[in-house]
Amino acid sequence: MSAAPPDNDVLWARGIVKSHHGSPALHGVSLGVREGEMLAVTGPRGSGKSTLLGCLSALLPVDEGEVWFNSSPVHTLGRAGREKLRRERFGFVGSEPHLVPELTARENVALPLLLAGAGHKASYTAAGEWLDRLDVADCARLRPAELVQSQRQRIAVARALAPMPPVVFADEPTATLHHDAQDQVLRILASAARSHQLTLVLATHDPELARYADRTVTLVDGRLVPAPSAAVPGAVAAAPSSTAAPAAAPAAGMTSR
Ligand SMILES: Nc1ncnc2c1ncn2[C@@H]1O[C@H](COP(=O)(O)OP(=O)(O)OP(=O)(O)O)[C@@H](O)[C@H]1O
Repeated sequence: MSAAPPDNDVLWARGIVKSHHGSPALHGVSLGVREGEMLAVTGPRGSGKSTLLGCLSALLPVDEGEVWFNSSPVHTLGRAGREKLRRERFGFVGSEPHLVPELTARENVALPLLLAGAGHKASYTAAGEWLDRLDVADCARLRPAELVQSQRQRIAVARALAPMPPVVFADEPTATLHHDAQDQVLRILASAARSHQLTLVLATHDPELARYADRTVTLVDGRLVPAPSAAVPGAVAAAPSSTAAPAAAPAAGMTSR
């Protein structure tokens, strides 16, 4: 019935429909995300960004449509399959850091590595390196309550990136930070993802923050809409050649490229 997703799309979705308790949130969203790409999903509050990230990241089952990860279907997985996929292949950064309060920053970052079966020394070494990359190495021995919010959020970013998941989903990762810290955290998140060839899907209601992405798609009322004709000023990275075309409004059943 459906065509297979393109080989070079790490994530691919077609015609996602999703409601929350009968209230529609997505009305047939189709898009693809290339390996190593940083895609920003923008749109006003309530437009469906979190729901779309939830469907792409296997947190939420879709009501209709298809989601594929690395050419394997996600939409046919049951709860246990989706949880395993999330645990083993995806990283997450939300607007709140949700660190374990009893653990130090370094222990928080090492935790997912230890849970995945990595050795103690390797986990702590990697955690220290990620704290360094995120510019919070001096917080390594401190607990979350001893840190300010932007430090905690950078530690949450380090924790998400340390296991080097193929795809990282970041849902309003800077929402609780002041303007300067927002910029700094997103810049670090983007450059760390780029330098490690991680695919990053970022939801933000702030088009200014989307400038860090290679490509932006915009949701309005649960539908993707055409990209504005003018380029976002201050773009810091060119789109990869394969995704250089601006995101167009997908017709039903078409990808957004
Ligand atoms: N758990 C839920 N129960 C009921 N309705 C929900 C739920 N989650 C989201 N919605 C509704 O679905 C629609 C899309 O919400 P969603 O959170 O995906 O949008 P968003 O663009 O991420 O918004 P925000 O920026 O405010 O987080 C909204 O109308 C929202 O009220």
